[in-house]
Amino acid sequence: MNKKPVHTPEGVRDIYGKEYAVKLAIEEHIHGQLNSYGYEDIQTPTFEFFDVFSKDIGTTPSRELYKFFDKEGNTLVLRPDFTPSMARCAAKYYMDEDVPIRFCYLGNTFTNTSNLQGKLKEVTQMGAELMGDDSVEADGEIIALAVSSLLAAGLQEFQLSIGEIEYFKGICEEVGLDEDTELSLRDYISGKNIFGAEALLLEKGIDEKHREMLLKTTDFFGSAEMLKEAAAIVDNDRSRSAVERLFALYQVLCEYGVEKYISFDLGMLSKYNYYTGVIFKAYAYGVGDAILKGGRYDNLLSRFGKEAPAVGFMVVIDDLMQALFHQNIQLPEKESVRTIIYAKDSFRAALREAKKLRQEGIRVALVPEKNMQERGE
Ligand SMILES: N[C@@H](Cc1c[nH]c[nH+]1)C(=O)O
Repeated sequence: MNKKPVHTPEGVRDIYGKEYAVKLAIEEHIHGQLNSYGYEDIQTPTFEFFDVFSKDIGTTPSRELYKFFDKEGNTLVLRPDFTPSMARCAAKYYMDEDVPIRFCYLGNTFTNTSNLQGKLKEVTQMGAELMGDDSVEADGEIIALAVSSLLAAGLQEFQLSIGEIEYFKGICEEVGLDEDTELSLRDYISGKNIFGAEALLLEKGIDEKHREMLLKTTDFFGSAEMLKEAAAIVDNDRSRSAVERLFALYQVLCEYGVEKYISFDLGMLSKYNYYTGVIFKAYAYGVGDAILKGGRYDNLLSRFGKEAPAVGFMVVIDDLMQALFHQNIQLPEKESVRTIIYAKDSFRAALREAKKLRQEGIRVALVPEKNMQERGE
């Protein structure tokens, strides 16, 4: 006999009962923060045309996209990442807007990773994007909001690490690396694979001074003090102004009073190619991957026809839940559901009682007596 189809495919899961209640509570807390900073809710479709997530957009690689066709023969993609959709949406509906716009969103993203990686293929993300503001204060607002979102969810121990993609790019330019080598080097460095990075540079015939300069980027992590050292080893304006920007950002973050959660990491790079400036990731004890990611992407909107700088972040709610769980943090749960048991002839009275309690905000479920007897209660 065939087994009944109760299982889900690898990498997706059911969320129910108490766990789902906690998930909803976390979303509510973070959403409260995003709203309090003036971010407006926006909803985009779960699938879009392939072009929104194609290679030159710089998001998830094509092999990790869930692709399918509609009846007209268009290639569609389940969104792997909200940022390109937000950029598309801003370009479409806010084309003539010059004042900054603030969006926030909640939804699931899908990446077709290999089963061996043991990662979830569908996760829930909540995020915020600030578009039309290229200032360091905008970077600061987004990062401060990221910190306060994690705090609002109840997380206490976490670190938000900040990098600047231009620092690395400046050095690559100074050294004269071609684009392909730069991309491979980025992979090695972001994976902290120093041996791999060194082998690549040797193979490309990069001299010792420049090899050291490139590999040294991985040593630059820690407090704001370390930034001075990072500025001292480079000889190009691009990298130097990246460090200056980080200094200025640190001042803004001190104004927000969130500096205790902040550290810097100039070896931090992203697998997404659309970032153009500051990038950041938050890590918490109990979860290997970053629970929150973000950064500045000043050229992405122009791909959709609107010239506008932008910066944003998103939290992976599923990973945040895991961190809260490992840190033994209890979230306030909603009051449990009250049951009113009724016999056939007392249904009217039971319903009246339930209505009254529900109006008072009490959660009530009506249960027929017959079912209780079946359960032996
Ligand atoms: N979409 C990015 C995070 C982000 C939001 N805004 C800017 N960056 C990610 O999935 O990593």
